[in-house]
Amino acid sequence: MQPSHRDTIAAIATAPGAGGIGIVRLSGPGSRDIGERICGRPLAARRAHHVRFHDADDEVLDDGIALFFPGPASYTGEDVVELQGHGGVAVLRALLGRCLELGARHARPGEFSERAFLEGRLDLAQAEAVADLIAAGDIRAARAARRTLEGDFSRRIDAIAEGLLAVRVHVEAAIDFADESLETLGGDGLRRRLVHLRIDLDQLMLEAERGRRLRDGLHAVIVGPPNAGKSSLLNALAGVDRAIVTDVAGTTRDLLQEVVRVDGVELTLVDTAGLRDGGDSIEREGMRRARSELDRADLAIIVLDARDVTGGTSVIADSIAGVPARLWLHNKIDLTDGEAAAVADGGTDRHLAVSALTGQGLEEVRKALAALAGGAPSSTEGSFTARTRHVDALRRSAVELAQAARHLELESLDLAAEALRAAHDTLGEITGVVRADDLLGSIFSSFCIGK
Ligand SMILES: Nc1nc2c(ncn2[C@@H]2O[C@H](COP(=O)(O)OP(=O)(O)OP(=O)(O)O)[C@@H](O)[C@H]2O)c(=O)[nH]1
Ligand SMILES: [K+]
Ligand SMILES: [Mg+2]
Repeated sequence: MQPSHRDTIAAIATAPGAGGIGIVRLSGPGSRDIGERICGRPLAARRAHHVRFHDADDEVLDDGIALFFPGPASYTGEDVVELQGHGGVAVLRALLGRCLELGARHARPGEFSERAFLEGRLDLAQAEAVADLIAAGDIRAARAARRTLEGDFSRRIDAIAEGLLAVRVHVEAAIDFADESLETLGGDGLRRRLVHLRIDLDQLMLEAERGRRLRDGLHAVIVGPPNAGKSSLLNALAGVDRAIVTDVAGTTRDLLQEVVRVDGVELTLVDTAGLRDGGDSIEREGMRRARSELDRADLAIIVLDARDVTGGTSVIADSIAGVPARLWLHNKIDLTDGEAAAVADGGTDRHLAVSALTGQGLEEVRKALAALAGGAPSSTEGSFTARTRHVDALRRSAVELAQAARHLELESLDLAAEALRAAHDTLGEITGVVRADDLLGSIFSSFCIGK
């Protein structure tokens, strides 16, 4: 990329509003000169200077600390200056205004991190982790974003990309010896390496998916037959009377969303219209919305009346088939003489007995939700955050890899080489080795100003 970013940018780097300290940050070739003119003295590298900040008429705007980080060993890789003054809006605006008068340009959102990426200080997944760290809603998500920022995720991508490159080189070389059989050219070893790459990729995809849930929170949809107690459950978990509860079947028609925190993990709960055959046109629209909400669910929480478990299951079976995980709640156990239906847990399905009315069993539900949202605290040890974009790229790469294996089986080396190149490029999208400029724009524009 052309160094079109060779101008000097400036922005208020602290959150807007009043605060003890506020920081104006500069990056680019003019940073040092602008900083020194505002401070009225030379700035030594990586030293804290207590200075007065001056305006154009040499009036004192504020006093504070000035820091100069020469490139390339700075956040952006360019010369960076930080002016730390008092955290008032007027003072910081005046300080920023003075930087602009002296030749800096106002930074776009995320432009400091974008420069860090363009200067090779961070790869794309790491740069995204900066924003994820800032936005993290709980300490587990923050720690996981930190690991991505430190390169834990990128290193795993790079290792697979390296393995892929070696296989590509091998296949491309074999193409040049078209008259020999693939076996004599080490075809067996090639296939084995491909199998190993597939295993590594699948494992990374699982972890990235977990990392995505840590970042985005779990999207859980509450479904079940009418009157099973879905809205009562939402209210009980949210701790507020959010949804209307009545004994009339078909009370809930529209989707109702509530973000709740269980054990420090954030998850989105969506209450839906009860699923049954028939119903009026409004209720049927509600059921359609419930079903389409399930398409993007990480978890289905199926609420059944414990007194009639089988009766309620048949209408919902189809709708929940594609959801990655299911939590079955046998509700209203207060009406069953403590005789909760005997049901076994298995695989991605869990069964719990509760009463949304009395609160019995709710603690178990909270634990199960926390475990599903981020894994148990111990299982998030070492995990990193990822984004939907990353998971999607891993998935596409795995598809190409499977194609390559098939072509190799049929000894179609050209097609295998093509699929391997695609798999390799797709991985490169994650770290930004391969990139489209509009992708960069959409990633960095979601950052806050000054980062
Ligand atoms: N005894 C008892 N009653 C409950 C329990 N949970 C819900 N109910 C009652 O069951 C009725 C239906 O509850 P809702 O929460 O409206 O059920 P819903 O599944 O949202 O119903 P729809 O929105 O109509 O599909 C209400 O009268 C609730 O008070 C429970 O655990 N025990
Ligand atoms: K109801
Ligand atoms: Mg309801």
